[in-house]
Amino acid sequence: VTQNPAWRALSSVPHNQALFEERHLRYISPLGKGNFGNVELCRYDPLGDNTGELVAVKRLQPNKQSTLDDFQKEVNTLSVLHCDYIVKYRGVCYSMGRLSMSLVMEYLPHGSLIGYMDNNRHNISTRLMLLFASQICKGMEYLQTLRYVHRDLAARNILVASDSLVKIADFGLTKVIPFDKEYYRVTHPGESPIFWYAPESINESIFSHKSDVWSFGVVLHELFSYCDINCNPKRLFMQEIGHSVQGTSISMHLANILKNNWRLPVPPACPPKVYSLMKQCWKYNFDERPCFTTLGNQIETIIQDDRENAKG
Ligand SMILES: C=CCCn1cc(-c2nc(Nc3ccc(C4CCNCC4)cc3)nc3[nH]ccc23)cn1
Repeated sequence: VTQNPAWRALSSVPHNQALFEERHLRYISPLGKGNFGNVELCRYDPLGDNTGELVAVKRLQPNKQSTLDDFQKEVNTLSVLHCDYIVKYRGVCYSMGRLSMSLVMEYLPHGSLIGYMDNNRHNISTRLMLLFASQICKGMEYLQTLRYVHRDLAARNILVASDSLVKIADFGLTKVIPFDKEYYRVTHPGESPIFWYAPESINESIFSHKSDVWSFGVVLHELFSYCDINCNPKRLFMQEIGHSVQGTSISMHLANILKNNWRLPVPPACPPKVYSLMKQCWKYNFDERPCFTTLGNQIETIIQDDRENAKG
């Protein structure tokens, strides 16, 4: 019953919705930019004595009406997700009557994976990167059980909760796959993160769990490149395409090199087994790519082998 549109419409009002009063939400500092809005650190302090808890608040970008509907969808999406590897929804805060709203989430102290990898690259082991990869995989496996496709899986949208836990964030582009199809076709591609896109997404705006798997492969590449700005996917693809190419023809050139089987190069010091995982995620035909369950099992096997080798 949970797949039929009527049930979904009914459930569009999030349950256990906590309401945060604007006047108690004290701004502290900026945290980052997401799809449809900026995220800021606030303290929700109803007692006014600084004992309130720190929360991450995503303010809807003002002006464009279309994003209010999209934003409401992002709030509805996050409010039904309950998984250790997905950032926790806390509630919403209405301001200006109900004209504007903000999404209140748990605050993750270490920020995005990109900053974390860049700052800690000298004490991040292969084992830890594999642990992070398996957590992202589990989060994606959970999303798939609810027929959600993330559509923007990238290291910039992974947050670090602790030295041994990462969570998937920013569900601004997430869509539900209709119950009678295995993919979602987007009408307005908007500003797309094409360097994380599967060929069918670039060419036909088709998104599925298997296009999320492609993006997961790119996240693996980012992880094992320590999210180094000098070898991030966009830079590596543009080097191959040629920086002289501009505008809309970038996606055409990108589609061509992928069609000709060019792929992101193996990151320095990346274990061969991990690079072959990436290559599986980047199979041109989506039905040849592994599912997240298979990927998760393969990562666990590599972790196990790594542990045994370490024992010598
Ligand atoms: C998902 C990516 C796009 C949108 N987005 C989400 C967030 C975000 N951030 C944090 N914590 C955080 C903690 C420290 C820092 C610092 C800042 C100063 N420089 C070093 C790093 C940055 C962020 N917790 C969160 N919970 C829910 C969302 C969320 C940020 N951007």
